[in-house]
Amino acid sequence: MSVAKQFTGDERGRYVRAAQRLRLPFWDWAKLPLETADSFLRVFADQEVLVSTPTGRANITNPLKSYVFRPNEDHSFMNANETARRPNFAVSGILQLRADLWAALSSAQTYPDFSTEARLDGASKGTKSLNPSNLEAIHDHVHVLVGGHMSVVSQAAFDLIFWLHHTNVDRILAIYQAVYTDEWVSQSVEAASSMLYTSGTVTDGNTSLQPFRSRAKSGFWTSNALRSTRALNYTYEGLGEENVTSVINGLHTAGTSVAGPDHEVLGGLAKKTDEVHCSMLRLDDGQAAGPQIKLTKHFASFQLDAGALNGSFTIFLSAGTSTRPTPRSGGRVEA
Ligand SMILES: N[C@@H](CC1=CC(=O)C(=O)C=C1)C(=O)O
Repeated sequence: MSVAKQFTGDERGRYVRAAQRLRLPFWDWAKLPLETADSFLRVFADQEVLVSTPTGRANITNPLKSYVFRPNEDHSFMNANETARRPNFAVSGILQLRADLWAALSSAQTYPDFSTEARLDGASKGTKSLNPSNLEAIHDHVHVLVGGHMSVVSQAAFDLIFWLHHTNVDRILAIYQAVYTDEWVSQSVEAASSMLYTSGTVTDGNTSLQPFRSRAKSGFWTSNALRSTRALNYTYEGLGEENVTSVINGLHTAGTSVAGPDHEVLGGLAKKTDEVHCSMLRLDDGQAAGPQIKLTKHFASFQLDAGALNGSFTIFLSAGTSTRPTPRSGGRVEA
């Protein structure tokens, strides 16, 4: 806002209004980039960007490319003084994310199954069926695909791409909610210990989400208080549509077709609004607008300790001959 107010003439009003409406932008990693086949979007990769400043157009160092650590910040990871990523964001990864996301959104899962991979632990104890198409796992995959600082929990948020990624996760959750209006956080037992709860703690929609304080009496936000993004005064494009399933089918069909030119790769700003209408159709009620697609998915399930290697890892599984190089020891194995 302070920068917006430095503009003069007509531009001042325009930038002040924009600053008032500004919310975090999202990066829709499930859309194929239009501009280049096998790399990060230019907005993340270019060294410099041309921006309007109160004193005219100027090239500045691109803040979305990397974050330069300040002297008092611990940048011992990779011994780098700025954040780094893998050289490109492979199209094969995008296709996988796209298919997984579409499967997760269209498979009519309960909220706990859709939202977290912790339920997979429950499955091992015979309490729940196994469904690997969940948002947390898809989200993890993006962290690993981006690589570098983004693949390490304690470092990830230094890279600004983290915030655009997480806004997209928030948007996907909002899309799920718009379709599955009756589904929500239910009582569950924490599978693993975290900063706040030891494993075995029972949590539900009224559990406080520390450290996120709210002005309400409880002192902290709860899932129930945040059931609608309206509580925080924002929404996403398409969620006010009569039929949000057509939005899903339009954006994330299981096929491999490239998104049309009308699809912005870097999504629009989340809009500020006071009114959102969410009377949506279920994908499975036969009224969905999209084409009927029959999918066969093959799942391989592994049980392992996610913290075993003290960081992210990837398991490559190949049917037939692997086209992947053998992972180096100490290199990437996959998650
Ligand atoms: N599989 C990784 C992915 C990852 C998730 C994150 O949330 C993160 O911040 C960084 C990396 C992990 O859980 O360690």
